[in-house]
Amino acid sequence: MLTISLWNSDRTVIAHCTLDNGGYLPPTQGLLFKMPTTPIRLLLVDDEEDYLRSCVKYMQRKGHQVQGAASGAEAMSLLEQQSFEVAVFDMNMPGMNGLELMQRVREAGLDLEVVFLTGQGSVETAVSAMKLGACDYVTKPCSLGDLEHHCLLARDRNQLRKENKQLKAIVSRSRPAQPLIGESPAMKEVVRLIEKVAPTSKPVLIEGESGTGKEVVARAIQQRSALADHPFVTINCAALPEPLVESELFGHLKGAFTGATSDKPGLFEIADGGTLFIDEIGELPLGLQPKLLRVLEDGSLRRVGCHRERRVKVRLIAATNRHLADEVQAGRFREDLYYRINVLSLSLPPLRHREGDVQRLIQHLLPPHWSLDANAEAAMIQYHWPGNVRQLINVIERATILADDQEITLDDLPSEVLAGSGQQYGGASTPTATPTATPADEPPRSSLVLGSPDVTVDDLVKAHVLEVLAKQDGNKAKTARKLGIHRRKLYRLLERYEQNLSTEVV
Ligand SMILES: Nc1ncnc2c1ncn2[C@@H]1O[C@H](COP(=O)(O)OP(=O)(O)OP(=O)(O)O)[C@@H](O)[C@H]1O
Repeated sequence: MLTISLWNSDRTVIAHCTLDNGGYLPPTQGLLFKMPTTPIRLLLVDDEEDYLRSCVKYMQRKGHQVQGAASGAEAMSLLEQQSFEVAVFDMNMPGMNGLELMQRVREAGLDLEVVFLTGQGSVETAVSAMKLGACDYVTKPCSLGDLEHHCLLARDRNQLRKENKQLKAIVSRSRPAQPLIGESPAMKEVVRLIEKVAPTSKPVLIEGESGTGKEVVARAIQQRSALADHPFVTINCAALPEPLVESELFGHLKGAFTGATSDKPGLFEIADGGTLFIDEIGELPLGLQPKLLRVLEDGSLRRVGCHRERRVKVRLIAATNRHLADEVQAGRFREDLYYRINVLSLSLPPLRHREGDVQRLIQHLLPPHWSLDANAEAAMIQYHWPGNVRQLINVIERATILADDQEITLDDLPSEVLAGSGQQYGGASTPTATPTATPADEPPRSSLVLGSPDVTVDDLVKAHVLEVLAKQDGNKAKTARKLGIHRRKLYRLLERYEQNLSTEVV
């Protein structure tokens, strides 16, 4: 039998082809190359050197990434430095035998599957190994093909365990994906860029003020990428105390610091094979930036307190509401990291620059059968929304709690929106609105000059309500009817004015 393999420069097999008839290729027959299964990161441990050498050679020919160790001590030193998916331990070795080695692996909390090689009639020792956490055993002598089959099963199990861990972590941190609402020219440009950057696996940097939807855009990129079915994991650097950021991103070993009661994988490991979204990357401590650079450059990382290097493949999407170029200038952000994460960049416009999108978002956010009266809508359109979409969501939520009859009016909007909108209540052209009468218990009110920057819409509403109340001789039912609002709303307004009065007096 003759096997012909095509090798990659990193010594992995791209494809192989086997000729059963002693290597003779009839002139009419072509070579049929088969692609190997995904390579296993494999460690073989056996003190019988000839057997170990032939196993390593065979597995390499099959395209796996193999390391061999002739003793338990050599195996432990490899396990501390590199990450493997599967290890094969010979049971009988001088010095540290297979069971002792398994015990050490367990104590070190290594995340790999172990297959045992046992001699004939030593099933009991195999059972002890399984009790210690080994996943399978193979009785010697066995064919190398058979050993590879057991290793492939073990690798599948390792991947399932890893996926299970990832899913648990993702489910516990996930938020449902949000549609990206907006048809303004500025948002159409954003959508065009999302479509462009999504299919590559390059890092993306999203810049924009707080609340503009950077996370929504990051998810939209992931959903349109080849990694849509893989993990999407998020972390906000600003939301975590500085010492925790490292352990969240890179994981830690039990005992690495006070409070590290068990081994914990970092978010890079959880996102392995998928996308990691780092929000507020500008807040990443300077001391951690080289570690992030390293994982972006070659996929390698070490958990806090651990010497062993692990490998991950993660697409990074980062977001910032700071101007990162300025942070680089100020020496707060490493230039090399900035260029690494800024391969593709996307700038999200603030809501005030998205023509027509406030109305679209309002329509999207209003609960079914709710409406917004014209004055309230005008105020919301004119407002400059410093907190962007997040603030708009909060204002609508608050208004739906305060409003009556499923209609949001000016009364239900917070004073900053009324003040900042510059809305002129009632649209009167008279320059002043001077209340003609006040209820007996009200202190005299000053005249309000329409258009004056000192007068808020709230002030005008208050003056008008109190004036109508006075004209109706304090009769609240009549006043509510005249004002065209529900009586409960009038009570709430009056309560609010009273509160304002008492705080003003204090
Ligand atoms: N275009 C949009 N369409 C629908 N919802 C949006 C849109 N943009 C933002 N949102 C919503 O606004 C809220 C804030 O969005 P997000 O968290 O993505 O903002 P951000 O820019 O990442 O904010 P921060 O910088 O504070 O982290 C979320 O509830 C999000 O669903």
